[in-house]
Amino acid sequence: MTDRPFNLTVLISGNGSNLQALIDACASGALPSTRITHVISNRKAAYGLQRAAHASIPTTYHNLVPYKKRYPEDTEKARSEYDADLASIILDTKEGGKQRPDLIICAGWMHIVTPSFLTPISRADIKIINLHPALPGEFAGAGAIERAWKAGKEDGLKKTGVMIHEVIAEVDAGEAIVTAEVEIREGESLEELEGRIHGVEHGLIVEGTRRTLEGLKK
Ligand SMILES: Nc1nc2c(c(=O)[nH]1)N[C@@H](CN(C=O)c1ccc(C(=O)N[C@@H](CCC(=O)O)C(=O)O)cc1)CN2
Ligand SMILES: NCC(=O)N[C@@H]1O[C@H](COP(=O)([O-])[O-])[C@@H](O)[C@H]1O
Repeated sequence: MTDRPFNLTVLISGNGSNLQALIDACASGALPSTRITHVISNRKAAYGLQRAAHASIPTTYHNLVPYKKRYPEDTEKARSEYDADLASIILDTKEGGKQRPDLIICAGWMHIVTPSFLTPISRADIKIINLHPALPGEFAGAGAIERAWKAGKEDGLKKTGVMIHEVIAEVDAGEAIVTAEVEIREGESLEELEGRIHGVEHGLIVEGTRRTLEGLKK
């Protein structure tokens, strides 16, 4: 086993506060001998791209629109081609300085990946993990926090949570690596719940990454 640092590729779609938590963790040593070598967004306006640039991390904006234009009648084909190219972007080390990742982290990556992405990445023996603001088996998919908040208001749900899980074809169904429960407080606003959940996320994404990398060492 070489002593080189672990390389992370982080996929984002928005603000990038979880990406920032990872950037800070690499800098502070909370993630020892680990560096983020590539940040990829599916949205051009994602502030996370600016966070990466500020940290001198190479970035890529991978846009789905040209694929939808190429296959206007075939959404499945468009997504499949997009996903295959996403895998190539991640695995391509020809461009100067690009490193193959040891781990891919979906940190607010709002795109469901298909086997066109999962298969080449699996063949390269690279694990993919995802941050999801819900507990295993609950509120899979987008809008999880709002759905939990509504369940609290309408059905008396007392808790929700956050998990870091392995990414498989079935959305948010991969094995949980680490979870944390978050109380739903009576009468609180959605924004208040979101704020508490985001705070938990920032710690859990670092812990989930640490545990996953620890497993790679053995
Ligand atoms: N195959 C998988 N892909 C992804 C997983 C996964 O477990 N398996 N996790 C997600 C992250 N995610 C929740 O954690 C999630 C993100 C996005 C969506 C979704 O419905 N996306 C829509 C587009 C929504 C939008 O653009 O706003 C879509 O892809 O059509 C569901 C779950 C990452 N991907
Ligand atoms: N299904 C995945 C999902 O909903 N992820 C959500 O995206 C946000 C990204 O925030 P960030 O861009 O500030 O890290 C996170 O808060 C997380 O709850």
